[in-house]
Amino acid sequence: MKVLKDILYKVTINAVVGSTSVEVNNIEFDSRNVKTNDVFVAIVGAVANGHDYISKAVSNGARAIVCQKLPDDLVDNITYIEVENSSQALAFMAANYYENPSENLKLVGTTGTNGKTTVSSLLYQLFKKAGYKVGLLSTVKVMVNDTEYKATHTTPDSLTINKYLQLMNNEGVEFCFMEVSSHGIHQSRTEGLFFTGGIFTNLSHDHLDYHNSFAEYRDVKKAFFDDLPKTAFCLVNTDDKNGVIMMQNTNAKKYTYALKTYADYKAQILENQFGGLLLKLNENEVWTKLIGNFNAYNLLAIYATSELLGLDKEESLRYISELESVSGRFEYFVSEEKITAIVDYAHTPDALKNVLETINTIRTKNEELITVVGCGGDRDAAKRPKMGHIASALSTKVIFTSDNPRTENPQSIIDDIEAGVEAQNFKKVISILDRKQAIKTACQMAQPNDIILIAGKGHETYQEVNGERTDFDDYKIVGELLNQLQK
Ligand SMILES: CC(=O)N[C@H]1[C@@H](OP(=O)(O)OP(=O)(O)OC[C@H]2O[C@@H](n3ccc(=O)[nH]c3=O)[C@H](O)[C@@H]2O)O[C@H](CO)[C@@H](O)[C@@H]1O[C@H](C)C(=O)N[C@@H](C)C(=O)N[C@H](CCC(=O)O)C(=O)O
Ligand SMILES: Nc1ncnc2c1ncn2[C@@H]1O[C@H](COP(=O)(O)OP(=O)(O)OP(=O)(O)O)[C@@H](O)[C@H]1O
Ligand SMILES: N[C@H](CCC[C@H](N)C(=O)O)C(=O)O
Ligand SMILES: [Mg+2]
Repeated sequence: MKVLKDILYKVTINAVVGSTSVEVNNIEFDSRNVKTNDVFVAIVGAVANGHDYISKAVSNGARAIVCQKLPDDLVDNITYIEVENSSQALAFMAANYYENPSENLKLVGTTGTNGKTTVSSLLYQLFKKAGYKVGLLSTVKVMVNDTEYKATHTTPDSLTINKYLQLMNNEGVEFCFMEVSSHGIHQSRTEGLFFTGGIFTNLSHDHLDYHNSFAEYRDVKKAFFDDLPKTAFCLVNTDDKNGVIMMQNTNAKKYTYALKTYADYKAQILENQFGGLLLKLNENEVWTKLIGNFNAYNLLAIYATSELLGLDKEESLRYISELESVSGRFEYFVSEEKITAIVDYAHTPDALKNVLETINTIRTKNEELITVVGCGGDRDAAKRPKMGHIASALSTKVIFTSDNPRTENPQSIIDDIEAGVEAQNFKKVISILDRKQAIKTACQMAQPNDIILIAGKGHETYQEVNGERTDFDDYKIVGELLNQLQK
């Protein structure tokens, strides 16, 4: 039990009805989970409005209600707190409730359109290798040092974040690396957290269904850096023109990284092959198992972060050369038939372009590049024709297929993708609605030395149709269809 006023610390309160000295049990933002003596926070959401469920929360036993507008009918013995912004209030309350766990470890957030999972997961790996206890909050999984939990979001809600951070405190975790999504920033999921550092990877087209414009999407990302404390570091990729914008109003100490422009941390690609990358990071050469230009950026960000967090330079370089690729990010094997199968989470135009360009720089002309790709339903539809154009222009053959259609008609998603294919590329393209069938067809088409890229789902182990998830794992399926020889 906690005293209500203690967990309201830092919350901007407009009005109070009832006592704030009452004891409350848990904080809940979904009326369906409210139990006796809980405090219910009513949030105006994208689909529903939590204010419509205040009476339901009270009948389920809520002792206190936090809301942006007091209800007309107030119930005796219930404390009502009217706040400026419920999502923000929830975030501060969550931090207070779990005793500000972000202050007891070094928390580093990574934001950007692509590379958040890669950077956060590689930092987790690197600091583990350096002998620290480490935490990770990512799209793929949550790690409390060695204990794994299932991830539901890229950036979980503020209660869940603080709950995991407290678990990390209990385990003696010293560093935590987390992904900070634009939805997360916009919904105040990361508010009230004490960050030691923030990293910006890049910005390109995504989520323009949720954010009204690219400028709004960019400014939401920027807000994360605006809110960093002056004790923190802010590390941005200045090869991306939005990098400078991210730093404009931050109080944090600014550091830059880049391959093409002048920066505090620089990298040069010396070799780029299927076997890995040979990089020059500042003045040091390092060989890594990771593949592709974009990973040069990710590795440079990791190198810079490890230095900013005080790791020994020589030690970091040694660990960087040992890092393993992240699940579903350019994961590949070569089959007995000498066909290379790559599974990658590229689900944005920019990511797809990067991964295809990387493959094209390391493949020879007489090998086919067969791409299997789709786009998610109930997500930004404007990226579909762009991905259709990129896939067909940069591959020798393309099979468009389904990727989590959710509540949309799978065929109309494919029609949207096909609309971006230019006339000269028509002959390269076929569409197969069933993703397994599409992968099977790619395997049948492939000759020795050809490359198959299966893009969009990466580590995901399901296909979501109409709210129902059935088992589906690109890597497993292609592994069963081809005779996997080596990884
Ligand atoms: C669009 C979106 O981001 N929605 C998130 C949001 O839900 P919402 O505001 O839409 O909720 P809502 O359904 O409108 O309900 C409003 C409020 O009424 C409450 N309610 C509702 C019904 C009821 O009976 N009683 C009740 O109290 C709800 O609990 C909620 O508090 O807040 C919820 C709690 O934090 C999230 O779980 C939910 O994520 C949904 C499931 C989702 O799919 N989000 C994706 C798009 C997302 O967040 N993705 C990003 C990654 C994007 C990237 O790749 O960069 C992520 O960080 O995961
Ligand atoms: N630094 C980068 N720049 C551009 N593309 C990248 C970069 N890093 C990874 N990618 C591409 O983007 C895909 C997604 O990478 P990753 O999962 O690390 O991004 P993310 O930002 O976590 O995505 P999400 O928004 O879904 O959480 C990868 O599979 C790869 O194709
Ligand atoms: N974090 C992204 C993941 C997209 C992955 C893709 N497989 C899809 O389902 O659209 C999103 O929720 O938009
Ligand atoms: Mg991610």
